[in-house]
Amino acid sequence: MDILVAYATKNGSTQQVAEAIAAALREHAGDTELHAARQVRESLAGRDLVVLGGALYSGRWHRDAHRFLKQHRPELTAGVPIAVFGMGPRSDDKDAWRHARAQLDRALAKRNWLTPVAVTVFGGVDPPGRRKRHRRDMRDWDAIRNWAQLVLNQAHGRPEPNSLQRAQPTDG
Ligand SMILES: Cc1cc2nc3c(=O)[nH]c(=O)nc-3n(C[C@H](O)[C@H](O)[C@H](O)COP(=O)(O)O)c2cc1C
Repeated sequence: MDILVAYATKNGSTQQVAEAIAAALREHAGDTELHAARQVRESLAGRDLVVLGGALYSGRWHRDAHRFLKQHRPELTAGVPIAVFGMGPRSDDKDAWRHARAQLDRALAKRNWLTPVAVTVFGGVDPPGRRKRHRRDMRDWDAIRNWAQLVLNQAHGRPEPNSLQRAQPTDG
């Protein structure tokens, strides 16, 4: 397969998640490129799958993720499958996760032409300023790798129970 994983990050944690997803996709499906979203200038036409991840800051999805969708709307509406993720709550608090999901859904609702094969939120990481031992890191690497597998299944047209065909207002 010809897969692109693109990420929009400020402090690097989203890039690391994108790297893990790209590695899992490479292992299971072959050719997978990884790039910062803002560096992807060429058309997505011919790609078998695109994964786009972006950090959430102050209720908004990273602007490079928005720009990516805007720039590549023609190929994405022409049928290149895309899966989307956001980052990320930094606690176990259910409300934080619900809010993050609502923030991502709001961002995607602006692109009502978009029909992702999967949408999710991963836990985030405190910015680097904090002293290392106090830095929270809510990334669940097994969940991240499992999602990569789910995305592949979705792209192959094998729906999973409870998976999302498009952004929902909340996922409860
Ligand atoms: C100032 C600030 C604001 C944030 N706002 C949100 C937010 O609104 N929603 C959310 O889910 N996470 C929020 N986060 C958490 C980030 O999404 C998290 O730190 C993420 O891992 C950052 O990704 P990056 O390292 O790729 O930039 C915020 C973090 C900071 C430092």
